[in-house]
Amino acid sequence: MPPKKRTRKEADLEGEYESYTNEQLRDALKNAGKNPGPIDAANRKLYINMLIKTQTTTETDTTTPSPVVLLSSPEKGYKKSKIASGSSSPLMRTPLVATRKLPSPSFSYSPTLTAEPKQKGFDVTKIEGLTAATFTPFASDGEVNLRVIRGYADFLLKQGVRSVFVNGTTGEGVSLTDEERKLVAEEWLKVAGKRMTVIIHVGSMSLKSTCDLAMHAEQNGAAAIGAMPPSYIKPPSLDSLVLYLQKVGEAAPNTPLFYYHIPVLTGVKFSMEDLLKAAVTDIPTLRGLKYTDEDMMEFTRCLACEKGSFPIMYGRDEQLLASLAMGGIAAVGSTYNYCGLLNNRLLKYFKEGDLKSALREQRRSDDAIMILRKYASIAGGVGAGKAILKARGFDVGPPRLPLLPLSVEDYGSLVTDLKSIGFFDWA
Ligand SMILES: CC(=O)N[C@H](C=O)[C@@H](O)[C@H](O)[C@H](O)CO
Ligand SMILES: CC(=O)C(=O)O
Repeated sequence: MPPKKRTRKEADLEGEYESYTNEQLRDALKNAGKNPGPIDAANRKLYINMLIKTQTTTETDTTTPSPVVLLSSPEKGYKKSKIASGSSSPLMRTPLVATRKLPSPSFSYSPTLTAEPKQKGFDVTKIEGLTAATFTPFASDGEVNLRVIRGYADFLLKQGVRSVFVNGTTGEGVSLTDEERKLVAEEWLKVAGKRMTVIIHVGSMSLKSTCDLAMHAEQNGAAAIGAMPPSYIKPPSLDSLVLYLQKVGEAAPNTPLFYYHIPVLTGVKFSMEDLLKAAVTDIPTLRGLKYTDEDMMEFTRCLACEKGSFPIMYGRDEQLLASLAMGGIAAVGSTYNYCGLLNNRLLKYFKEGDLKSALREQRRSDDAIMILRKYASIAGGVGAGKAILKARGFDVGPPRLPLLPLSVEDYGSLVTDLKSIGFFDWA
């Protein structure tokens, strides 16, 4: 569909709001019943759009008493609202909460900002380069081993990796208790706070836990939060996912939220472009995606969405180079824990236009990923990844059940396999 042209009224409003200071914009949004976070140059446009929509929607509501919001269908994904009264002209998408009295949880959050924001000044809207999806260290008794994290941060920094995604898939986030997740998050923020960008993953099976973790991440000054959707009782429609993320955002109104798209694991697959469009009006804190899928067309459309307002972090280390060719500048993954130098060279070669060298590094990375996959069939991807990290020089201990550590013999043959591809020379 071609981009919808602004109506005269919308254009006038846009002109007016553009002259507002960030403070005035915030006040206007509050008067319109919104709950905006801090407004800055990077998100001004999103908030101006939101304000325009509050104005234009109210007007439509009075002339059209019963706007119909169609639910998304699994095949088509998100659909724009249409005016019910016979007119076929599409209505600007109406904010979900204003029109749809869907049941929402009765508990409400009123976060109080207490701690000094450790990550003040880290702007994830401009995030670039590699983000390591960190492993959670466990001691041999199976308990989380926080003491290792400081050295782990140093190990990543030595590879030129300056950003971490904590408690995600690689971090066995869903295998931890909420209490453990908070401790791990706090430790990363403590040891990496001023040196690295810290994104805390807060997705879980329960909205309430997720909101609690989001609030905790905000109070402890995370640069951003990430959230995968619940994957057992899944959101049945994009609308429901939007409402879910809206609630998560309300629990951490001052912290950018990245939606974690990893359909191969969650089984939740809606159009990410539609999610971003819906976010403009309905999820003010949603500021980007962690995109772990192979659909390069969707990836690049998300990058281009809303004139490039949303950073999209690419999450398939197997084809980092392809993501760069399609416009990506940021990536998040498990192999950047131990192939940071290699992938940083890949990024550098690509920037310099040396595609041949960039491809050589990608193929090396993929040789390592083939070994990761081989041992994943024994220990799970995270168990195998922890073993490769150990071979590379940093031991974070075993994974937690149901994942298994490699046996001594298997670990030995892993090291032999890594030697055979030259891993220790180039990783
Ligand atoms: C399932 C999983 O853990 N995916 C990771 C990120 O989302 C990736 O970083 C992979 O580990 C990596 O691409 C290797 O397959
Ligand atoms: C790999 C990744 O991005 C995650 O573990 O969440």
